[in-house]
Amino acid sequence: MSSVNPIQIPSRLPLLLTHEGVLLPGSTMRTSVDTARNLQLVRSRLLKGTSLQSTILGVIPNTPDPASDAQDLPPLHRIGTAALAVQVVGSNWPKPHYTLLITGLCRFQIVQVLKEKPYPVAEVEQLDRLEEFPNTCQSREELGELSEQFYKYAVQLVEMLDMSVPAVAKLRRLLDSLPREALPDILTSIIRTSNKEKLQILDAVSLEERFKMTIPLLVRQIEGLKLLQKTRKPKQDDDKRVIAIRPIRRIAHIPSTLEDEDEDEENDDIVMLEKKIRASSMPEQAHKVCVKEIKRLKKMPQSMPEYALTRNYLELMVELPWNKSTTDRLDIRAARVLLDNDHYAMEKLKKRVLEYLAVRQLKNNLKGPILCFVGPPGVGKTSVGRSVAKTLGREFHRIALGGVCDQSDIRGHRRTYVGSMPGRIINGLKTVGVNNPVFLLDEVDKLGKSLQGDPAAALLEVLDPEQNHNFTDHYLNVAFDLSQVLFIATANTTATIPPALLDRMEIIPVPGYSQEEKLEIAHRHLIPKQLEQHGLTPQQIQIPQVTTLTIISRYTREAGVRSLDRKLGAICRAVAVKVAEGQSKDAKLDRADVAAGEGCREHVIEDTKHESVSDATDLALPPEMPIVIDSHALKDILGPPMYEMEVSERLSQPGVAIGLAWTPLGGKIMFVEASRMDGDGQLTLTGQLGDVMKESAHLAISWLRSNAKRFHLTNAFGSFDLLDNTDIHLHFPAGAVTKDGPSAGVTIVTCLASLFSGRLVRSDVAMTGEITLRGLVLPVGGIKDKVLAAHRAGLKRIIIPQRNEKDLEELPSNVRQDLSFVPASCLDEVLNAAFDGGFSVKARPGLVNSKL
Ligand SMILES: Nc1ncnc2c1ncn2[C@@H]1O[C@H](COP(=O)(O)OP(=O)(O)OP(=O)(O)O)[C@@H](O)[C@H]1O
Repeated sequence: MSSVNPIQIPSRLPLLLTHEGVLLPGSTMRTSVDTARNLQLVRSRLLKGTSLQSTILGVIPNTPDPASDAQDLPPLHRIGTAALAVQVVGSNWPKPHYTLLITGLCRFQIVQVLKEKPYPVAEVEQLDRLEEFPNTCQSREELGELSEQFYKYAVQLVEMLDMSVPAVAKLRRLLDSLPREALPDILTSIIRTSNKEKLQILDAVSLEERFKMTIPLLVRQIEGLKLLQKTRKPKQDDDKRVIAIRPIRRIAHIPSTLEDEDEDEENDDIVMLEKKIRASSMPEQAHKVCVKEIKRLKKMPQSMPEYALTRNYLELMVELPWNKSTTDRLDIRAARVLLDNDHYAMEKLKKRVLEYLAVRQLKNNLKGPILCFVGPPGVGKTSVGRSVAKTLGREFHRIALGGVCDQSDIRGHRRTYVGSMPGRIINGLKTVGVNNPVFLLDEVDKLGKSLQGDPAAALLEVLDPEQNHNFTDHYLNVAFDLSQVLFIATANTTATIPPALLDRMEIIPVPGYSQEEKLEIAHRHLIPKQLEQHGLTPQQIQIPQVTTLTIISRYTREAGVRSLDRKLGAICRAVAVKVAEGQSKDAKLDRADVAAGEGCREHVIEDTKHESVSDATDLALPPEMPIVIDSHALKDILGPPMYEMEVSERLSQPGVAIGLAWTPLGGKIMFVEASRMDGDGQLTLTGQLGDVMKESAHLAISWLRSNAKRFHLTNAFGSFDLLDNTDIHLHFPAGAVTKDGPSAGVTIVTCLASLFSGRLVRSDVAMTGEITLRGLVLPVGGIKDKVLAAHRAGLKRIIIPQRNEKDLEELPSNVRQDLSFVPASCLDEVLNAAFDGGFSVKARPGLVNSKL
């Protein structure tokens, strides 16, 4: 060996104590520094020192976990590796620590520990010389047989790997250029070896010993590799490449380790996936994409994040029902029976659905229209959608769109995104497993918009029968045919549905129910359903019709039946407790009977009674069956009634009238209040009114001012100019709710007419209608919901625009019978109907009042 330019390490070295990994000379390692001693060392030597010397450390391996022994210096391994700190990276999370990149230079031996705190420093003796070994024939001779043998094995190992991989080619070059003495250390750190083996190599100070110990490790590696190659198809270049990319992991596969099994399973999975792709009936374009992706997957190391992504993608592609569908069962008569059985009333909706199904029966691959059920909550829109699927014998899937504000929810993310997923449509198809399900797009009116795009726009493509046979989800990136899917949408209002989306759907209004309809729904559907859910039978509980009516009118105020359903649920729960208590008491009695025998029966009953009284007073006796829910029981269970009939109370002063409003939650009655005071002709409007409603108020005042003389309306000073020295305040209660629309026009006129005439509006009358400056009454929408709301509130006379008379046909006959309707074409007719005895010029009893 000729030595050229030997590197000398300092004779005193600060010691870095590591407890995981062994650094060998010639290799590089990343180590985490988080113990107090090591942190001190890094701070005072590496971060403050500026000379090259200060970056040389003595790395002592195999220290017991330093955290467990913070105070005293633990026993140190005798031999360590002098190392150069190449990089220091600091971080404060999760706790302050550094990560060091260190390169091993040579072995050293501790002669004496010089100081222990704040970090240990030792006097050391260098064991290896860091010298350049020229690769000459002479030096090779000197290395002897051992080094030659080692070299051969090393070359054999490297050649088993794929040379086209740059890392392997580089290693091959290094084998020739590096000094042979350095090879055992370098190869030991590259191939799969345990820490214990590495420690043995570190301790092997004599070169001969080192070669002897490393050769078996190399041989083991080579054998493992051979075995692996045998189990793989020999001719596949790709496999060789994969082995090359993951040499260390694969080489370590000594026969039948757990990891090996995992790997084989993985390979089996890929083969299965490939088979599935071949067997699947996906369109050609999708098939091509899958074949391309599976080829990529085979070449990919499993540790790559993309591996899992590609696999998930392929699994989805295989699972999607490209060509799988159910056969439609189209029997209109059966459909009618099923719809009638599942839903009471809703005649218009059921009629339209049956028409739709009938057309489907005649023309099998009907394109569109998309039905959209619009109505207040709890009127059965979703459940009709479910029934449609049942009648057709199709799978049903509900997609809740409320609050969705990201278009990728509909269309999926591109696969380049971290955590990318397909959209809800494709996900739904995967869930149902057929390509012709019924998809219920619930709450389309509550789609949001955000920086992540407009989901309503993404829905346009889905719902357009002309385009949806080619729907492309971003995640799939190939077209999927949605034309067989039957889409039904539901919404509470059309106002917030974007016009383009609205245009693609056929709107079917679903109005709220009358009290009688609710009563029928409760007894035919809700009560039996609740009894079943609570494990009760009609022999155990009885809810009379009067009780249901009380719940409808005094415990709920809604257009649908959801709240009613909840209240019935509460009653069933309360009864279930009683029944269960009764049963357990019966059981107790029975057990006691058996134990004590017939002879002492009375005695036992005495005892049991005594016990139950002391346990809880209401456990006294099992309740008598059936438990009938009368008004007392109702009050006990649901508490005092929530809604009172307040109408007549609120109409006890002039200047109040009842209007009818339509909201997405159904119809509502609305009190309009007016008052006047001294002022300079100001009109104040409160109650969160929209522009249209404010304009209606101005119209109403103008019409009354221009007709004041005709009706003898005067202000507080007796003047026919109603705003002379007078301010008017109009308020629409439920002030927190925004209100708009022209239909309150007639109510405002009536309310002001009452204020200026000093007469009370009839307490049983409600009205709706738009007004013009000339005093005409124009038609408005939502008549059915409004009338039902008035009926719920117990009103008797409804003033509606004459041109809305035709809408009354939609009302249930009992509601029509209960109410009297006054169709009005002008404001005179409205006022005549709203006040007792009419509101003509002659009717002037209130004038006296108003003049006072
Ligand atoms: N006409 C009816 N006949 C029988 N049950 C009904 C009827 N209307 C509603 N229901 C019942 O009322 C409950 C609520 O209905 P559903 O969930 O379909 O309401 P919805 O109109 O879709 O409400 P939302 O707009 O809040 O989604 C269901 O249990 C349903 O079975």
